[in-house]
Amino acid sequence: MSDFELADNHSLRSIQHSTIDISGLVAGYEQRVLLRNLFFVVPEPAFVAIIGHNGCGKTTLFRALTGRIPYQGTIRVGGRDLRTVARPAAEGLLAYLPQRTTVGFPIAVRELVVMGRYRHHRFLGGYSATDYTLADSALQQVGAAHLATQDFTLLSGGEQQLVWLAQLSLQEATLYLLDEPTQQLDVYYRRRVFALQQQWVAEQGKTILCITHDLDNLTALPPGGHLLNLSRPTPTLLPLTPEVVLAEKAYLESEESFVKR
Ligand SMILES: Nc1ncnc2c1ncn2[C@@H]1O[C@H](COP(=O)(O)OP(=O)(O)OP(=O)(O)O)[C@@H](O)[C@H]1O
Repeated sequence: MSDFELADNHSLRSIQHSTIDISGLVAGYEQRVLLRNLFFVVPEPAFVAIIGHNGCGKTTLFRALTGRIPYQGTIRVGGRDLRTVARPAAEGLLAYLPQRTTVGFPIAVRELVVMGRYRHHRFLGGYSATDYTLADSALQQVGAAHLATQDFTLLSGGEQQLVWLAQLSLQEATLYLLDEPTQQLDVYYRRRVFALQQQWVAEQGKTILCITHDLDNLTALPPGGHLLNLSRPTPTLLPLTPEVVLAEKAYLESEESFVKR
């Protein structure tokens, strides 16, 4: 069976291909290359923490993955070359939680969360009772069930972040991109959101790339994940163990790493 035939068959594709395969990726902005020949493969569903100094190119990597900036090299998600996919989110390849997202009109939290089911939404039809049950359960999972009927625009930054996470969890995608998901959260919710991501990987087979500066919480995660430090001259995928996190933290704190930027 050819790759093309596999690409047309979702179930075969998810069994046979790496979740993400990046090869020779070069990306950045005019006059400034931030990602220089990046290679990494995540063969099976996993949690990948992406770390590095401010401005080293972490969000830029997500911009390349979501087709927002041009790049050289190849990015495959679920075996499909992203250049050949016009709408990766609509086709269930990517789900993306940016660093900042605003909503300019009043909307009940539950109505915003249920939109995570948009790929199952019937044209001109409303969301079903099942969709709303899933939305309620997603809110419950992130610890935000009590916010369901409130106006999203009146919530605190941290509460809004929990709501976005609930919405994201309803999107059935091959790859999830989370840009600093714990940024505005208190210590309790930060730990909880990392635990939740581990649960998504272990129980739902999601693959997550998570940009974070929250290295303390990374040391407490169970084995099986990966770490990518984009401040290294040649970033490679490392096993996410407490020892590796501490070594990479020491590197990021060093003058040596700073002058190499
Ligand atoms: N549109 C743009 N044009 C030119 N330079 C840009 C553009 N967007 C971002 N940059 C620059 O690229 C660099 C990398 O930005 P990026 O957002 O990828 O950093 P980051 O690693 O995610 O940082 P942080 O941890 O602070 O979020 C920054 O110095 C930024 O100023």
